[in-house]
Amino acid sequence: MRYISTRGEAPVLGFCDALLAGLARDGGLYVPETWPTLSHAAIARLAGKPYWQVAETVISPFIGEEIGADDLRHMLQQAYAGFTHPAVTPLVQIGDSLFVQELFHGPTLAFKDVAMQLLARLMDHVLKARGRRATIVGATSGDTGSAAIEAFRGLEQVDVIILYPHGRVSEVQRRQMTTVAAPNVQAVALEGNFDDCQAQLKAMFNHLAFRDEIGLSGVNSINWARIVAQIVYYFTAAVALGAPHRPVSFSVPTGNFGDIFAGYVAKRMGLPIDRLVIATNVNDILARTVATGVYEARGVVATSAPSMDIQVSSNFERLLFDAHDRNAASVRGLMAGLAQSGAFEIEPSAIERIRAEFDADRADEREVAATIGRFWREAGYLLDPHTAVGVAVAEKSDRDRHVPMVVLGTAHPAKFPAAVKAASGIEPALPPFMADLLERPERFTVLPNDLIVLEEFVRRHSRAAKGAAA
Ligand SMILES: Cc1ncc(COP(=O)(O)O)c(C=O)c1O
Ligand SMILES: N[C@@H](CCOP(=O)(O)O)C(=O)O
Repeated sequence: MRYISTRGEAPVLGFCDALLAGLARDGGLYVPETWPTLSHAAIARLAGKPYWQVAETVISPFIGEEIGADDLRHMLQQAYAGFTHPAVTPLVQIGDSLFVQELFHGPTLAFKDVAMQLLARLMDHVLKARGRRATIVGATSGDTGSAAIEAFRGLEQVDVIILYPHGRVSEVQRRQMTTVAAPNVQAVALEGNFDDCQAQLKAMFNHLAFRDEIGLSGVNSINWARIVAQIVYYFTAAVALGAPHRPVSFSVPTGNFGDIFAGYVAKRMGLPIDRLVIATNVNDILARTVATGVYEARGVVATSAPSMDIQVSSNFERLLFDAHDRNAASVRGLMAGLAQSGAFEIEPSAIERIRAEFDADRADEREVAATIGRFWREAGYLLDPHTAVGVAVAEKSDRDRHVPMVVLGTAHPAKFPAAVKAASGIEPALPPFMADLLERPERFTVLPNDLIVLEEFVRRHSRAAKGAAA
């Protein structure tokens, strides 16, 4: 499998190089040259298989011959062995043909663990084989950072620097990042919002001399391998609910558009997905875009679902690429418009294609709180605010009740105890393995939203920059 950039001006890479590259050198995002497909029979055979085996079937075509089958199988088994539910991403019915797929049974209680536990193993494997080190810089609104720190802590081949928005993540999220003592991990509280963190990360990738000096790699969903790992749970959910013999819809709490883009890929691969519902909080750039065809960034508002407080939604570029017949020049034009004026207009045929696949709506703070309260009272099920956005939007949608609707349960309610308690009266407890999280000592560095300062900090904490042999 070969990977091409959405902007068409970066080298074409194989899987392992795309894995280490993160952002393409032309500022675009890597996508496979073609979408692999699974036959009806192959999808039917996934029923009843353990998660790692489904992952093996779904992920292998994206890797091709670049990683040996035994090595990949071993990494998949290891990656999912630590999840606290035997199904890894179980389904729970919470209403009339309405399900939550719980993606939060990994070590940091959010869906990011599902991909990050595999990504860390893949990167370590490839870096060791090449005898080199990498410096990972990540931008987080709370969950990617904690999952990355947990997955990469202590690894010899990598240093990890995570930028999170100072004062804009929950206490549990912050402490998951700041209480890890491993010397290869640094948590940076950036004076700005998540979009600032992501913009600085992309600026580092686009500063090619710096990028090469420190061996920069990424763990955000700009990294194609993150998306690949997230495709798997669409298959496990849909097959459990009757696919390929029956269609299934998904409502996805959305910010950076990585998770729902994985659903789009699952559909391209042959999974019978009926509707893909983009569910946003009041930071609703994607809901507005689908409604109007105009992508226009506005100021970010802090909400009870802070991980989705995002306005510049990275992976939307991957969808735009497909919606424009994979014409990289069109994508370059749109992205130049975004850089210049903070907005662009999608041409009518492209927005129609997007509307043919996706529905989109938003849930405001009142709706999110009411949804948490109602499902606790009526179904005895406690939603976190992000999952509640997905449920609220699914409930508002004009859905066909004969088609099961799966809401991706992206975080455990205990990551956001204050919002959940305010909405339901219940304070969710952290699981025993992190019961002392609030007592552990913290270590983090506050830095201004300034590329020069940030690059200097990263350089100082990068063993790859110091030229140390791996
Ligand atoms: C808990 C939670 N829900 C939903 C999202 C949105 O996912 P995506 O950015 O892939 O759209 C995030 C952040 O990515 C998150 O951390
Ligand atoms: N919500 C995310 C934001 C980054 O998203 P990613 O999927 O691109 O890593 C977070 O919690 O950090």
